[in-house]
Amino acid sequence: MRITRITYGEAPIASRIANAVIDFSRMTVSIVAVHTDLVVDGEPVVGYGFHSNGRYAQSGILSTRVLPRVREAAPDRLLDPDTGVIDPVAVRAVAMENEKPGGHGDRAVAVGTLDMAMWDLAAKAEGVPLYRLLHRRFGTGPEPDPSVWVYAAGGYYHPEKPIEGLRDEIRGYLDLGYRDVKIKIGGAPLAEDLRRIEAVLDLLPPDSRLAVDANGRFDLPTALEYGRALGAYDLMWYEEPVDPLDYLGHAVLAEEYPGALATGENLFSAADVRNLRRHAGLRPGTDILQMDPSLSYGVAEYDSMLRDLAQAGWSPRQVCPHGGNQINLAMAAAFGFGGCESYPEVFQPFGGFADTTPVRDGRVPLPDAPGLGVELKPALHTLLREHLH
Ligand SMILES: O=C([O-])CC(=O)C(=O)O
Ligand SMILES: [Mg+2]
Repeated sequence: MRITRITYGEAPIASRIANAVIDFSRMTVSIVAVHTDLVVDGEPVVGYGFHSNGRYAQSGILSTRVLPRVREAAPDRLLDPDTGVIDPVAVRAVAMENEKPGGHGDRAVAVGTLDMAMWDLAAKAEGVPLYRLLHRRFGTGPEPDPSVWVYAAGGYYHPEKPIEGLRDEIRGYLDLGYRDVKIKIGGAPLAEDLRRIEAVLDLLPPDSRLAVDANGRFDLPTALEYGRALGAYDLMWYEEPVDPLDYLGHAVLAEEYPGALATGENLFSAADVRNLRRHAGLRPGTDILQMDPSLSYGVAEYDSMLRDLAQAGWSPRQVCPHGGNQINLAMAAAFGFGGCESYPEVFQPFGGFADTTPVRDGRVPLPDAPGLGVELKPALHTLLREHLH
């Protein structure tokens, strides 16, 4: 098996929504296709990668550093010597040659996107769904989970969607089969945010839960003030209250806020996560970790994060990746995460899972098709093929 061509591009996911810190009016994602000489059922096998929302596309890093290294490497260095199939862990090592430690940021996203395409390719070459390949390589339990708990993330600030629009949006998620939901806070004064929270809680059935996400907006005094107000509501979690790298701030909040805190979507490496684990005072039985593989160097880096966390008593069930990305669902089943995020409405066609596996009672089954499952989301597959031939 040989890589014949790697194509990349940028796709828009612009929309009029805003969280507490950014609007998404110019948001883009990197997209990558890895073409090969392997033919299955008369079609050359192609692996696809794309990253989650929140980081802009990294065309410069991909075109000048990451992709040239892979294109110029001796082809056998990219293969598993036992099977002759692409080895994404070997590809990632090649992609990272001559990169110093630290300074993760956008480089981690570029590599995470390529990593996803390589895993899609490896699973297609072996003719297995990606979650099964990942379980075989990294899983600990005897079998991968057949379905994964997901929650509907939305509830953004929208200029034309005051509280009744928010309620309609949340009703729509419940109708789609979601049980639990997340909305934004921190983009309005506390009193208005509390009205938004109460308006949603008011329509949720008794077994549904609500999480809130401040996107790292608050300084510590504001985060504590919100925490005191939120304590009244038995929320599913209080997400990114302060800057993602303010570990001491998290430690102070974790002493004060009785419910679950959630963070990690803006950490980009195992080293960042180790610092979080060491210094942020988070509680292994309570708090939720949301690192996103497509934003943080991909699957092998995530495995390192999980191994570090396990030594400190963190179960993978406390992990629930950000991003609504198909690879997160595959990883959640393979590694035994507590769940993963889904975007049923926003960031389309990138957010959400295969069209063939609708959500039932808050869970999504894993698809049976070989690879990641991009082909089971025709709007996404068409977009990728049109941009990346
Ligand atoms: O608004 C965003 O950037 C996305 C986000 O935080 C989330 O899905 O948790
Ligand atoms: Mg978030």
